[in-house]
Amino acid sequence: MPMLQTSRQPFHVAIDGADDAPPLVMAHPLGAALTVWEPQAAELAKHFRVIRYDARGHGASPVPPQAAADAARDGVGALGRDALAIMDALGLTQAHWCGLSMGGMAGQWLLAHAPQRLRRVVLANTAAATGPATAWDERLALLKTAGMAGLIDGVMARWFTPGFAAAHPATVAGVRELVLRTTPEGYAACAMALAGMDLREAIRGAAPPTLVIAGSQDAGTTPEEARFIAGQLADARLLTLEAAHLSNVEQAAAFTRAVSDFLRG
Ligand SMILES: O=C(O)CC1=CCC(=O)O1
Repeated sequence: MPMLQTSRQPFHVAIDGADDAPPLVMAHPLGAALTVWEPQAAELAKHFRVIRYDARGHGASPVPPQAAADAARDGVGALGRDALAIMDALGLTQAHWCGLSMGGMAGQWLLAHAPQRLRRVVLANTAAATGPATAWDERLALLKTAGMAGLIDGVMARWFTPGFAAAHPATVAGVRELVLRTTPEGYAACAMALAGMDLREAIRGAAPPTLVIAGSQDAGTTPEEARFIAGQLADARLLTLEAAHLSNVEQAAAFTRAVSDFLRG
């Protein structure tokens, strides 16, 4: 899997599918990496040029030295501009977008600030606002004292329903390992960009056709927050899957089918 040089920093990317297929950029949640899309990548690559990337400080993408300054200046825009830099480096004037949680937040920033770069958009298990910055300060403080080990149980409890975790222990253990491999510096680089994010007004009326996916048991980014996003956009539909936060893993087949059907429109 190559490192892609961009105008902002190098990003680790995985590209599957035919070169001339419609491009689809996939953006993962905070603390994960591009491999979290494995349940979807092969199937979607039958129809799309699937471009998965590791966000700044995640997977094999480095933390840029200016991460804290970027977060202070641009907030989630830092992550949105990273995505535009990746598209620019690949020569993509437009692409489909599929983002989950943090990836959906970057997608909403793009809807608000660069809608002309988007074809169809999937926003899964995400919210238009991340709540008070103080909650993120607490998370960052715990990260500083206890590292990823201090966050992991809370993350796993939010990401999977107890029923799924009991029935699929190996899958959940794999995701747990993935999150534990994220460095505290990388996690903080993105968490700082999300702290206090509020795109509720900025996304109002955004035109690109959008599928909003909610998890019926997602306590972190709730079905109500998904309904709010769908209500703000000019052309959105809402799908609720029986899942907690990581609906692309917990309901892998239904998620893949919904994304593929929607993007092929
Ligand atoms: O940390 C969580 O579990 C919830 C979350 C917020 C942004 C993200 O990507 O995940």
